[in-house]
Amino acid sequence: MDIIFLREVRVDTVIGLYEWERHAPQTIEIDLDIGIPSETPCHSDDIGDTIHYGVVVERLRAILAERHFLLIEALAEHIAHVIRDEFGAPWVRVSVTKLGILAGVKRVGVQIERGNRS
Ligand SMILES: Nc1nc2c(c(=O)[nH]1)N=C([C@H](O)[C@@H](O)CO)CN2
Repeated sequence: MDIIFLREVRVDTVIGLYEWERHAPQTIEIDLDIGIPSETPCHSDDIGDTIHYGVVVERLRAILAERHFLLIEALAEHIAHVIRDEFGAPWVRVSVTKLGILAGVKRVGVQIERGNRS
């Protein structure tokens, strides 16, 4: 399977379990590996045959501006659903990372995979 990847996509969003996290956005990082449905774009050189990664990032930013999650797991699941459902990806891996949220821990996060990787 051919994969489009995006690394360290920084987005500001309201996320977290605790009251103090509900008042102001924090910066999170998202990594994506998106399976593309076929090898066609490698031969056709046509953006219409693949998933436009710029559109994916715009969609992510729009989601995170309007939806506020408690858990990074729930956010990752929602992103995976959108990428498969709206962009037609057969498989996706989503990592969500919080930066400097725990004392003595630089980064903490979750990684999920959804769909079939062939
Ligand atoms: N497995 C998880 N553990 C925790 C989460 C989470 O999203 N998933 N979130 C928090 C708090 O929001 C944290 O970021 C602030 O201390 C704690 N544990």
